[in-house]
Amino acid sequence: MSRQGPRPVVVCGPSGSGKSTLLNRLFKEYPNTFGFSVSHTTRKPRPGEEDGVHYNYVERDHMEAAVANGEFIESATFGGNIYGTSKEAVRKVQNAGKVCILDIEPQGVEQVKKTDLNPILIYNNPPSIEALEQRLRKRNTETEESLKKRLDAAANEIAYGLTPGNFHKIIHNVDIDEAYEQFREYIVAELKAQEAAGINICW
Ligand SMILES: Nc1ncnc2c1ncn2[C@@H]1O[C@H](COP(=O)(O)OP(=O)(O)OP(=O)(O)O)[C@@H](O)[C@H]1O
Repeated sequence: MSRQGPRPVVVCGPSGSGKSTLLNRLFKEYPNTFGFSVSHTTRKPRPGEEDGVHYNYVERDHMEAAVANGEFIESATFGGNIYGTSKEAVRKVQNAGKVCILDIEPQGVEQVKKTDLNPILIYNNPPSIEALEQRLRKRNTETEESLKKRLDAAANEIAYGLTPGNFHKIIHNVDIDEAYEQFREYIVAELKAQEAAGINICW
């Protein structure tokens, strides 16, 4: 039991719901506790990028075979290159004694549920689609096209997130300070329970 690493934490929610904001606060408050897995990609490394650090760089044939073999939690194609999160990459973070954070979409959540990673599943719920639009416009990171794509996807993501049984915890992210308090409290209580069961947590 004591050799087993901490359970990964899945954070899911539509674009603009505030996932990164919550996670950044959490990492700032607990700089030693959490980690991200290293993704795989078929794109070539850019100057300064290191294999196994920024990404695991792999050949397309290899990646396609691994995805077909069920080794990935999620994978997607952007600009002609495949990107994905492997189960092995998550285990590596776990073996290093860190809580692996997975910021993934509903499809990935369904995939991760089928693995033996036994994650803690948190859904970050926005007040409304209108609020998402306001936040994303204010963030100033999207084109009209990418904004529309994100908002179009949001209704399904919200329906999935609010379906009873899909998540262990729903955070109603209206006021960011209150949302963060709920988020932090829930995760810390979960980690304390694991610690009581003999799993080492790096506080
Ligand atoms: N509760 C909140 N109230 C108002 N604004 C918020 C709240 N939470 C986050 N924001 C703001 O909304 C914008 C979107 O938040 P954030 O980038 O954290 O979302 P995200 O879910 O990580 O989105 P993406 O999936 O696109 O990365 C940011 O500019 C952030 O400052």
